[in-house]
Amino acid sequence: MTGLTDQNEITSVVSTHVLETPDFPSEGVLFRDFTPLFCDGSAFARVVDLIAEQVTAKGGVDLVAGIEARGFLLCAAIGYKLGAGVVPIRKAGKLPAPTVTESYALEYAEATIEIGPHAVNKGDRVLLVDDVLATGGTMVAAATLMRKLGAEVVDSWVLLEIEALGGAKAMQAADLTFNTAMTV
Ligand SMILES: O=P(O)(O)OC[C@H]1O[C@H](OP(=O)(O)OP(=O)(O)O)[C@H](O)[C@@H]1O
Ligand SMILES: Nc1ncnc2[nH]cnc12
Repeated sequence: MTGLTDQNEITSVVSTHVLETPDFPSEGVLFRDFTPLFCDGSAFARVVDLIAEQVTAKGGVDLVAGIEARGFLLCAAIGYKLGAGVVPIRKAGKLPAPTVTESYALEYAEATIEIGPHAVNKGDRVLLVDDVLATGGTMVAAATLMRKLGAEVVDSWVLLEIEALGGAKAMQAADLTFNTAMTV
């Protein structure tokens, strides 16, 4: 991989470790699954290291928040690499009360996410991470949860953006920035 810029290297590794399955979970959806990346130890470590370097170069964060379920894998690894805390944002019904809750629509379903009120502190600088940005509903809902608790969402990272589904516009409308390994 010598000679590639860091961003090109992230794109190259991520784009060669994605599995595409048509008509899952419903007809017309091309489902992108990053199990091949997570299963390849050196590829996964390289992507995590390069993302963490970019986060550090922009000033670092206190916490990395990931969204259930696929966001958890990235969140834990990036948080560990940064020496930051990790916040699991759960799907509805997994946490005891009290919780802070947000509902949203995505490409193929509707969902509700929640966190406990003690997961973040006022003023914490938070990075949001997930595998895919599609409509942006999940990321914006996650940011809303963080903001309700007084945390500052300083940036976000995904492995893949599905441009046609409008996630970038939704992020911009919510005053959120994001980085992606690849856009389709
Ligand atoms: O930008 P959006 O339209 O909100 O879509 C992106 C979300 O969709 C997928 O999660 P999903 O809800 O399928 O859950 P999973 O990770 O548990 O499979 C993906 O992991 C993102 O979280
Ligand atoms: N096409 C897709 N593949 C994987 N995750 C998604 N989340 C929303 N749309 C998706």
